[in-house]
Amino acid sequence: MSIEFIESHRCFSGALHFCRHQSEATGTPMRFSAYVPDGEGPFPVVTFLSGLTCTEENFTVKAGAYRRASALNLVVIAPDTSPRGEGVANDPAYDLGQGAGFYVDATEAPWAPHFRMESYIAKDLQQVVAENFPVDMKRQGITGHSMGGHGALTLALKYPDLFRSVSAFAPIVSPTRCPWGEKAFNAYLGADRETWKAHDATLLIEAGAAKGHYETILVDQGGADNFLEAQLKPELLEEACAKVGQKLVLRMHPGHDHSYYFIQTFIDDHLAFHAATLLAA
Ligand SMILES: N[C@@H](CCC(=O)N[C@@H](CSC=O)C(=O)NCC(=O)O)C(=O)O
Repeated sequence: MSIEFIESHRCFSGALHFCRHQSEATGTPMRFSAYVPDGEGPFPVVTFLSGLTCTEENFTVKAGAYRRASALNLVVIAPDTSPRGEGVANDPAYDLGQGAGFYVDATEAPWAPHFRMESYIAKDLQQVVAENFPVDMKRQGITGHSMGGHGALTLALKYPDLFRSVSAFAPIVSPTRCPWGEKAFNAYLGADRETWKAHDATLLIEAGAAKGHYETILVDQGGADNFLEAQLKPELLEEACAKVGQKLVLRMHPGHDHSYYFIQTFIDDHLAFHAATLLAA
């Protein structure tokens, strides 16, 4: 799969690349950023899935992840959150359409032709990263924020053959039970709520997905997050994990909001958490 390097920047002991490639899954060009430490590798990979309104740039410039990624010898990939372009469906609202792909493969018009973010992350991005960077694809972790936290949890649960570690920042833990998720799933997957269940982390855990595969799931959540009660509901994840004996470390941080200031406060812990699993024999 061919790739275009749009920009590259020296960063700590490594380089940050902004890349574009054609995706079979979305039928569009897709962008992502890749932080690559110096050296031959092969390095473990941590993928960060961003939230509503984000591109591949928000995490890259705001999270402050690369000093620790360099020290831990981790490649860090941050993809865009949806297909984009003039021929791609969109919606004026910030929580639907371009910038709001929700990491599912849409089945409904007008979204189905391009909004295939689950296949993009689980197939095309895998291939383009494997072919173009010094990576060990058998050592991958996944994390994300808010809508991207939902993406990280659900894709980790659905693709345990790809990922060894999973964490999240302020994730939407049960999109079938919050306004953001209900709106997006209704649009992308249709009105039949049965089809939604395969994309809800709490329901996947309760159904036994990836049971025993992830020793611990790490979740950080700000206590002063505006979206906590209505959209994020970490207590539902706690209940689901307790039901099936999945170890969850849910850290509540009083005073922290939903912003990238929260993410940059705890990103080092998440990278260390992933490295501990990915660098183990
Ligand atoms: N109304 C806001 C909502 C957008 C927002 O807060 N986006 C978050 C993710 S929310 C869940 O997925 C975000 O990461 N924003 C980008 C950033 O750089 O902070 C709005 O329209 O801005």
